[in-house]
Amino acid sequence: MTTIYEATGGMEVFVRLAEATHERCLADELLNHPFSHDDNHPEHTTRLAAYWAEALGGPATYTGAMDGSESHVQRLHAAEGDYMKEASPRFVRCVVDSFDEAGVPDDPRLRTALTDYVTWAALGPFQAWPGSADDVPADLPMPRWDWDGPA
Ligand code: HEM
Repeated sequence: MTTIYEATGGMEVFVRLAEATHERCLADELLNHPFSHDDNHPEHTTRLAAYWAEALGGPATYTGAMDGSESHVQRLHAAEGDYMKEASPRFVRCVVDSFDEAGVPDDPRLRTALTDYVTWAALGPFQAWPGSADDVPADLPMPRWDWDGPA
């Protein structure tokens, strides 16, 4: 069966989606701050694209060649107190509003699956460690998402 990754159009569409999302986050007064740190990774958008691609049935580039891991990602988003609760729905809006610009096919089933995945991640795992990055367990598996939800 076609994966969500393939239906979206592969890595180049995920890179465009990450870039367009990033621009919208920078333009949002609440989201601007964390995305403007000088020490943020220079390859942020390609790493975000690779993470989404892998979670949605694409190649294991993020955890492979890029040496990323779910625990690393969650540590980056931990220790934000209540900030992530307020910021997460706005982040989801930035992603969804970027679909057209990124060239995500205008297929309701696909767009619903992508929206459901990002919403689930932003409102669940990405707010799970508000206190300290030390609370994030090592070796967390990357959550995968399929047409029917969590895989
Ligand atoms: C309120 C919502 C969010 C905020 C404010 C936020 C903020 C950030 C920031 C500032 C970075 C850059 C950190 C750095 O380069 O040092 C980052 C990286 C990243 N974020 Fe988020 N994020 C949010 C939600 C999400 C969600 C929902 C996902 C996935 C579904 C996600 C996946 C990632 C990934 C994969 C990276 C790159 C990790 C790496 O460089 O290896 N983020 N995020």
